[in-house]
Order: sequence, then structure tokens, then C-alpha cells
Amino acid sequence: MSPVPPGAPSSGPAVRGGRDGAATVPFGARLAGAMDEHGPLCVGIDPHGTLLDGWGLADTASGVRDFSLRVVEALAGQVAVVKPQAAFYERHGSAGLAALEETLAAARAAGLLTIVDAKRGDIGSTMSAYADAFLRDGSPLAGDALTVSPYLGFGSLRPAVDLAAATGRGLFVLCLTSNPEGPQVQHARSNAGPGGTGPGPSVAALMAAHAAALNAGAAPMGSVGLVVGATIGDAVVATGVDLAAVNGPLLAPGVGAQGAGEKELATTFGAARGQVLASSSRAILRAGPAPGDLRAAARRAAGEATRALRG
Ligand SMILES: O=C(O)c1cc(=O)[nH]c(=O)n1[C@@H]1O[C@H](COP(=O)(O)O)[C@@H](O)[C@H]1O
Repeated sequence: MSPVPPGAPSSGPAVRGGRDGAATVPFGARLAGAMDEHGPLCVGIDPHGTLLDGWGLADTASGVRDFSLRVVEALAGQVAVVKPQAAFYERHGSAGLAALEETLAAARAAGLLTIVDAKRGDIGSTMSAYADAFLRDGSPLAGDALTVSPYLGFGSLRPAVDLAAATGRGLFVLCLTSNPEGPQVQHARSNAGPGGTGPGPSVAALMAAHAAALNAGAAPMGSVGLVVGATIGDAVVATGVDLAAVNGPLLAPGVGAQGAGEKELATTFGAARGQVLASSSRAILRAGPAPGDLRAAARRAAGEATRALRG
């Protein structure tokens, strides 16, 4: 069965796109179904210039479009989620954005869930314009979920939280990112401890607690996920982030090109392993352009993720 699309009625036949006044099926439920069916793997679509070159494509908007559509076609029905990285489309201007729109439409038509990796975050009034662009029914840049940055304060994300909830979409909030610079901000202690004095929880733990509050009571899981890199070692323990309490999906980039593998996936997330969606881009995309080679690379990565997270 294909994942249920946003806007589909919660019972009866799945209808893709648009709301009809019926309750929407929340992203968390749709993602849980897709992960059960295809395994806990997201393939990032990151059309780097070097990859385009390796595939015999020009580093142009048209090359990015061809690359992305080939990935979607090869992986349809094979993986739970694809995650186009907006930066690689934006670098080609308006034609690049048109390629992103086409990629999202093709993935939707192929029954793949999409996370638009745009890492947006701004003051609330501007955040509501970002939400409109990436989370509104009918917007050409809307996927099933969006990556967002809470580092202007979690509350600044409110417009995105509200629109995602209203349209059955999801968010992935940066919590413990895969890059080595992340700890400077994410491991820092907030200044309000329980009694109002002394070091409070880590910034990452605060962000996770906000997500947990939004997901409370949702089943099988909520739609406000966190980004927790597979490369972070013991940072979950060091920062006191309570991943099991989040009750939402955990997007785990860093698999493959950034060095994380089966062992890291198995050891980083503790009791929350079942909520993890492992994510890999270059390590899979390098296997292309032959569709069979891409599929084989995705199958291998999905097998590793399944053993590590669901074994
Ligand atoms: O939100 C993300 O996906 C993300 C968060 C993070 O902490 N680290 C991270 O690498 N990413 C994204 O995941 C992708 C990783 O690509 P590869 O290193 O090629 O697998 C890139 O698009 C990154 O922007």
C-alpha cells in the first residue's frame, strides 16, 4: 500500500492532495506506515555539481531536474521517503526552483513521501510566509514535511507548527545536528534552571521538550520530528535530550558520506531507535545513474538501517 497523502480523508479511499473538509491523516501516521512498509530509510536528493558530472549531466537547472527525476523514478516504491535539499536547486535561481517543484510533484505522483530540506527559521511574521511556501495545500514547493531551525527560539516556529498541523504535514526541528560545529549552540546550557538560578537544561534538550509537548498523546507518533545526526556519538546522553519522550520521528542524517553506519545507528538513539528515519544522500547517489545500481544502493542502506534500528 502506498503512503497516505496529505489531505487524504482519515477513512475511505486515499485521495491525493487538497483538503475536502474531512480530517487529514497526520504526517506522523503516514510516515510510520511508510517506514513499516519500506524500512526506516530516507534518500536525500542532493544534486551536487560533482555528482551531476559523474552522471554525465551539466551543472545547470536542467541537469538538476534530470538528475532528480531519475532518482525519483528509480526509487519509487523502494524507499519510504526522499528529501530534496533546497540549496542545490536554489543555486540555479528560478529555473532551479522550478526543478524542485517538478521533483516534488513527481515524488508525490510516485507515492514517495517528501521532506523538503530547506532548514527555514525566522521571526514569526516571516516564518508564516515560509510556512505558506512549504506547508500550504496547493503550494508548488510544499512536500509532506519541512526541516526548520528553532534557533530564533522555538516559539518563532509557531506559524509552521500550526499550518503543518492543519494540513497533515510534518516538521523536522534541528536538535543535535550532524556537523562538528553544532555543539557550540546545541550543547550550551540555558540560564534558567528549575529554581531560576544556575545552569538549566541544554539548548537541545529544551528544543526536544518543546517537540514532545506538541506530540503528546499522538499515535502511532506525532508529526513534529527532530533532526538528530547519526554522527553525534554520545551527545544524546551528554545533553540530557530525552528522545523517547519526543513521541515523534527522528531524522538521522550523516549516514554514509559523513561516516555513520550501522553501528552508529544502533548505538546513538537508545530506546528511541524505533522512531529513527536514517538519511543518506551522496553515498547512495554516487551509485547512479543506472536505476538498478541506485536501487541496489538504496536496498543495501535500507537493510543496514533496518538491522540497526529494528533488529
Ligand atoms: O536536515 C538535514 O537533513 C541535515 C541535518 C544535519 O544535521 N546534517 C545533515 O547533513 N543534513 C542534511 O543531510 C544531507 C546529508 O548529505 P550526505 O552527507 O551526502 O548524506 C545534506 O542535505 C545535509 O544538509
